Formats: sequence, C-alpha cells, structure tokens
Amino acid sequence: MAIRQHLANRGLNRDDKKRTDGMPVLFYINRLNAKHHCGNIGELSSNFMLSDIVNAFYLHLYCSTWVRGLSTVMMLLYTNPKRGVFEEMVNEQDWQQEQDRLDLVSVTLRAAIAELEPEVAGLRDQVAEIRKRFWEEVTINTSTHEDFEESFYSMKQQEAVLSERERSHQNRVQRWKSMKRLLPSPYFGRVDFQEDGLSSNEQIYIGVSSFVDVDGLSFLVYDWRTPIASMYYDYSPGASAYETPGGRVAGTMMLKRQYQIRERELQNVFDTSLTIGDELLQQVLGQGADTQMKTIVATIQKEQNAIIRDDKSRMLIVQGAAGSGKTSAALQRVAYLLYKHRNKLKADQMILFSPNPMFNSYVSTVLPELGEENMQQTTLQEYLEYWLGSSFRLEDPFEQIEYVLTSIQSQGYEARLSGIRYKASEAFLRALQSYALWLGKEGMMFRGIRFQDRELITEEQLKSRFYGYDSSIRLANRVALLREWILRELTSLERKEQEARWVQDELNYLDNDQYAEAHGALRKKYRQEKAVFDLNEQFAEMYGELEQDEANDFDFSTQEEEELLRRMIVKEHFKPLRQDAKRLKFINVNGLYDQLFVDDDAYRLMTNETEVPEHWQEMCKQTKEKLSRQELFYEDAAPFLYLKELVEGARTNTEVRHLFIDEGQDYSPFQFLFLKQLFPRARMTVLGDFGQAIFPQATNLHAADSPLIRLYGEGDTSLIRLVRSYRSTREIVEFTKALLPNGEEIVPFERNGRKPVLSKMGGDKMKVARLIEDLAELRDEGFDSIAVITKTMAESLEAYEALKAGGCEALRLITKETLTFERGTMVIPAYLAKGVEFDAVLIYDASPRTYHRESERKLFYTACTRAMHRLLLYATGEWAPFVQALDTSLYEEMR
Ligand SMILES: Nc1ncnc2c1ncn2[C@@H]1O[C@H](COP(=O)(O)OP(=O)(O)OP(=O)(O)O)[C@@H](O)[C@H]1O
Repeated sequence: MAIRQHLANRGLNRDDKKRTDGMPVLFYINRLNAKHHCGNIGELSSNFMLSDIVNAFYLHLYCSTWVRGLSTVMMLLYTNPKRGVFEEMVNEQDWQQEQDRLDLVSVTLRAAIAELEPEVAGLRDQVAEIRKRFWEEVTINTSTHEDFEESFYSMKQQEAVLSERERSHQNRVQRWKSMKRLLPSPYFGRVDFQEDGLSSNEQIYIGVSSFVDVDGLSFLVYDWRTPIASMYYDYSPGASAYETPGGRVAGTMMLKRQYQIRERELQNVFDTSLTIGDELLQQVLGQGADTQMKTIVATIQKEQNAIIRDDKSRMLIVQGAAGSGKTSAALQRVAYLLYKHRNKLKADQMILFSPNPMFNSYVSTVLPELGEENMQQTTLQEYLEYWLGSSFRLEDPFEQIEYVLTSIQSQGYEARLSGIRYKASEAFLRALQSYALWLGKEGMMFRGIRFQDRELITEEQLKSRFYGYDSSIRLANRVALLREWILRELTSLERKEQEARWVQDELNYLDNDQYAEAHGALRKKYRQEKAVFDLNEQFAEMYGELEQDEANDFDFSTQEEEELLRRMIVKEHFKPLRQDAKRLKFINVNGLYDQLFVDDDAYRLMTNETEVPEHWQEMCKQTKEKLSRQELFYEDAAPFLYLKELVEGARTNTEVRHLFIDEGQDYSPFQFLFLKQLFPRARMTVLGDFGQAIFPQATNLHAADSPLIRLYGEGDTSLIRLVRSYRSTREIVEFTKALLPNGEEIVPFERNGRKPVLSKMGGDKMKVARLIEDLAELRDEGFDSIAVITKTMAESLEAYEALKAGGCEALRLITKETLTFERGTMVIPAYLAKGVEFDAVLIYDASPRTYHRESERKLFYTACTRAMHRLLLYATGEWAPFVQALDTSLYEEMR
C-alpha cells in the first residue's frame, strides 16, 4: 500500500504491522478533520476494515508526536496544489484536462469495482460458510465452571469474528454499489476552494457519493451531502464558507464548474459565476416529463439547499409556488438526513404523507437513485382506514371534494360545508378536549357485555363502576382499570357458567379433535405434576373407542376430565368476550361522538364552547344520519379517532423521527394536531402551496396566524418560501400566476416556450374534434406525457368517452384507484393530478359552466400548473371569469 511505503521510506518500522495497518485510517481521519468533512464512523467503516480502524486508534494512542506531525505533512503532500482560475468559457485545453481527469477517475473506479467484484459475487456463500463453520471453531465444554466460562468466551469470540466479517462484507457491498452508481457519471460539479490562511486551493469534485482513491487519502469525488460540498449550492465564485461540526470554514471560491457526463464521456462543461448554472438547469428542465420524479442533486438551488440541510427546526414549513421544487427538495432532504445521521437514523424512521397512492409511485425512485432506501410512504386516508375501516365505511378526501364541487344545488350543502370547516378547526379540537373532561364527571357511554342473549355485565354496572373510581384519575386510566375489572369478572362468570345446561349439551357433541385437544392438555398437566399413570395409553384407548363409534356419547371416566372439558367449552365461548374487553369494545365511542351533535345548548355545556357553527341543526342531522349507517364523513374521521384516543388512551408512534407532509395545505389544523400527537418524537417538514388549496378545510401554511406555526411555537419553527417556479415555461408561469390574487410574487425560470393556447369552439362536438387534433399534433411533436385535465370525475368520464368515440386511441382514464403513474395520454381530474406533471396539459372545459365560483379558482390554477411545456385550454361559449380577466397578451387565441 502506498502509504505504508511512504512511511517505511521515512523510517517507520515496517514490521510493526499493527501500526502501519492503522496508518491509512489515521491519515483519512486527518484529512476529514482538515477538510471539516463530516467524517462519521459510518463513512469511515465503509472505506476501511474494522481491524484497520481499531489499529488506527492503537496507533493514535501509541505513536509519537512526530508521527502525528508527519501525518499532517503527508496530508499536504497528498493535496494536489495545481489550481487555476478559469474563464467563463471552457477552452479546449481545459476541456482536455477535464476529460483526462474523468478518464483517470473512471479507470480508478473500474479497478476498484473489479477488485471488489469477486468478493461481492461470492458474498452470500462466504457468509453462509462462516455461519456453517461457526460451531466447528467453538469448543464447548460445560463440565466445570471454568470449562463453561471458557466455552462462553470462545463462543463470544467467534460471534464477534462473524459479525465483524458480516459488517465488513456489507460495507463492501455498499461501496461496490455506490461505485457502480458513480461509474457512468462520476461527478456533476466542482468547486476550487482556497481556505483562508492556506496558500493552496483544492479541487472538490462533487457527485452522488464519495469516492476515495486507492491510497485511501484523496477524495476523487465528494458526496454532495458533505459540508464542503454545500458551497457548490450556496455560493458563486468569490468569498464563501461552509459549516462544519467544528465551526465555520471561510475562504475563497476560485472556480465553480458543472459537468454533464454520459457513459464516462464529457458532454458539456459550464463555468458559472452566478447561481448554479442556468445552462444546465435549462437543459434539465427542457427535457420531457418522466413517469417518475428525478433527483435534482446536480442543480439544487440555494433556497432549496436551505430546506435540504435544515437540521435545527422541530417544524420546517415550506410554502412554495407550484413547480418550485418542494417535493424534490423534500426527497433530497430525506437523503441528506439519512447520510448525516447514518448511524442513528434509518429510512423506516421517516414517513412521507402523500396526497394519493399514485403519487407514492411517482416519487418512489428518487431515493434508490441516490443510493438510499425509500422512507415509509402513506396517505392520511390509509392511516384512518387502518384504525376505523373495520367499523365504518369511510368517505375519502376525493369523495368529499367531488361532493363539494358537484352538489352545490343539493339540500344541506351549506350545512355540510360549514361542518367541514368547523370539524377541521382548532376550535373543534379544543371542544373535544373539554368534552373529554366533562365525560370524566358524567355522560360516559358503555355497551353492556352480552352472552347468548343474556346481559352478563350491564351498561349501568359499568357506568357505576367507572364513576366509582377516583375522579382525579385520568379518563383513559379509569378505562384501563375498568377493563381489568371486566376481565376479572369474566373469569368468575366463566367459572359459574361451567354448570350451565348448554355446556352439558355441547359436551355430548364434542368432536374427535376437541377430545384430542382436551386430553393433550390433560396429559401436559399430569406430566407437569409428575403424575404416575400413563395417559398416552388411556388416550389411545379412548381415541380408538371414539373411532369405532363416533356417534356414541362418551362415557366420562373421571370427573376431572369432564370438568376440564366443561372449562374448555366455556373458555372457548368466552374468548371473544375477553378479546372485546381487551380491545375496549365496551366503550360506546359511536354514542359518545353522536352525543356531541345534539342541540346547541347541550353542546355548549359539554364542550365549554361559546359558539356553534352556522347551520348547526342541519349539520348535526347529517352527522348523526351518517353515523347511524356506520359511515363517517372524511371530516369526521380524524375527530372521531381523536375522541376515541382521548377516552381510550392515545396511540403514539415513538419510532418515527421525521414526518414529511406533502401538499400540506390540504390538511386541516385538526389533522396536523392529530399527527403531532401521533408522532411525538418526530420533527415535521410540511410542504405546500396555499395557492393550490382546493379543499375547504385547507390550512394557510405561512400566514402570520397560521395554526401550523402555533403547532410547535415560533421558536421551534422555520419558514422557507420558494417563489421561483421551475416546472413550466416562462409563458405558462406568466399565465398561471396571473390567475392568483398574489401571483405577482411568483418568478418564472427563464425557459421559453409557446404561450398557452385558448380555443373557443362553437359546440361540444367541435371542441372534442379540436382536442383530438391537438392531441395528435402534440404526440407528433414528441410529447409523450399528456393530460386532459377535468374538474371532476364525472367530467373525466364524459371526456374519456367523448375522446374515445371520436377515435382517440391509447387513452387512459385515471381514477382514485390508479396506483401507478405511467407515460402516455390520460384523462384525469384536477385533484388527482396534484403533485405530478405532464409535458402538455389540455384543460377540457374552461368555460363558466365548469369553473365559475371564486372557490374554484385554485383548482383551476392547480390544473394549469401541471404543464411543463404546453398548455391548451378549451371552452364553448364564454371563458371562465378568471380567464376572462387575464391580459390578452398572456395567451394565443385560436378559433
Ligand atoms: N433545482 C432543480 N433542478 C432541476 N429541476 C428542478 C429543480 N427544482 C425543481 N425542479 C423540477 O421542477 C419540477 C417541479 O418540482 P416539484 O414537483 O418538486 O415542485 P413542487 O413545488 O412540489 O410542485 P407542486 O406544488 O406544483 O406539486 C420537477 O420536474 C423538478 O424536477
């Protein structure tokens, strides 16, 4: 090894293997310190064998100061001092130098991969072999205490060897995988940095993971998540700095360069003096939409980097315009946190709440692309279904929005809307908390425990027992006491029940299996009591008899057997009662929730609230009707579960450390409070856009009085705003931002395209014909991800049928059941298109008959902002009011 050679040349004792084995690690640590790289043991162990690391510590402890000094000198020797400041344009010579370096890195990478390949290929066999040989290497002798101790230590030693081998194998596999990932495109960026006080400057090449040269000293590529790499995202050439655990390192960035590399060939090299090269971003954004989201590590923008690397706030709120990279930043943030805390944070300790299941598939490839495991992904609906789905038919958010959009004329509509808003509010949560306190004094509702049409324990008994407990004991704790009491009662009732007539009847009709089970149990019991008779023989005899004449009633030979069988029979029948008691089924939560929605005076009394929402009576009626059918509105599900937990005791998940909530504006303040309670040890990252708040219970994420800021308090909350929109062309952003009242603050990224095209047609038939023509043209132009976006599912069905009937082929209808996002042409309602994007978007009907209410403006905006390159809108008759209000220079009109 090169380092060992260096040391030997400098007079270090080559025979001291322990010392020299540790040397590369020590140098590595020195270099990490020197660069203030976040050199945690995870990174260290992925680059070295455990034995090398241990030896390094040995060396560090025992070697003399001059060796330590030498390590620093060596570090400098290994730092290539040849640097220069490049002009904006990369000239031919620089290009060649870059290609040469790329070749060198590629060759080194290939060699390192080839070296590890045989080991990795034979990995499974090796580990299996080690396991197989485990016991051969261990001598077990337990004759004396000393022998026993020796055996124990021999086993421990062998186990330690095994786990170290396994760990080092795992590290090798990981290293091998990350090198394979690097191979086609080892890096995407470079900064040349001269630290204040040092004369040399250093070239830092940045890629999706780190790659250290064979000498174990020189970083040929730095992981984009290392502190030093953060400069690439945060600064342009000039004064720059980066934060390390040991403090801030300041200096001058001499150069910032970007690369596009494909299959080890340089495609493009850009030098940049401003933000991260607009050229590269232009190219990336100019590409077609993908069926899966892509990583953005090469072009992360400064404000996105702040989101990714924020590691302080308990609550991080990101309010960002449509297409500003909120979801992208969130996913890179997951990768960053997994890297930074790799020793204590696992992917399954992070959960992403997505707007719908299709979105889960859309984002599922980003983390694996970065070499990280996916975090857990779910939707709030999935969670609610898990806990309430067996007792209720739950309305989902899409049914709710369909109702809101389509049932304006129906009776009780305003009351429902008022209910949706109220049940989403903090006021309702407060009301439920007060209600729980009230229940501590009166009003609890129980279900008597019934068995075979008899009431074993009555509701009254339960109630008086419950209110007999000390009233200072918390509600949930009193429920737990009651449960224990019920279980004890059931045990004594079970004993009494054994004499009942029905038990005798059942005894006469027991089948062979039940006998066998009973006698098996008896035999076990006798064995345990060391009984001196051979039950086997008896059992065989009895079994034989039974087989001979199954119809005969069994003649019980001993009273004990009969008792046991009686006990077994009753126990079996009581099992569901016990299970129900354990699951707290004796609490009538339905009744408790239902009881809330009575008259307004009672509500005020129970909840201490002074106000009831508008349309209270009608709202109560709707809620009760739904409950009586074992159904729950979407807006009732979280409150119902919350009340259940107030009474039964809260369920919490303390494993999860990071919660990501995408499309956060669609969650109610109530739901946020609920999630906070559910994950008490998690930090929250909420990403959303109030401009896309399409649900009536929406939360404004960034307003001064936002309930989200109150959730953890201002001191523990950071708010980041993203105003630059990357998804759509400048023309589309100019059009869509004009749809919003505060849209002027949205800044388009300078990527040009065609203005949105508005086609007003004489009738529906002509409109469909135009749509079909346009779809064909768009496909001819090479766009292969095209969405016809409608307001509702009913409109989607209508559009789908009409387009199909008109001869449009290869069309896909997206419903809430669709699980995967695929390339092609699709018809999709706007609320399901949230979060995803398409090359071209066609708004099926932008006339007032579809969009006319002010409340539909944001839905319309959400639909239009899904377009990356082309936006086309259609109408018959007039344009929707918010389109009419637009400046005509923002679009092209076709007739
Ligand atoms: N820094 C970046 N580099 C390259 N592409 C980017 C960058 N930021 C965002 N994008 C691209 O912009 C598009 C929109 O990003 P993303 O979906 O993350 O935005 P969003 O804010 O979540 O949007 P919405 O709220 O509309 O769903 C994606 O194609 C993404 O790859």
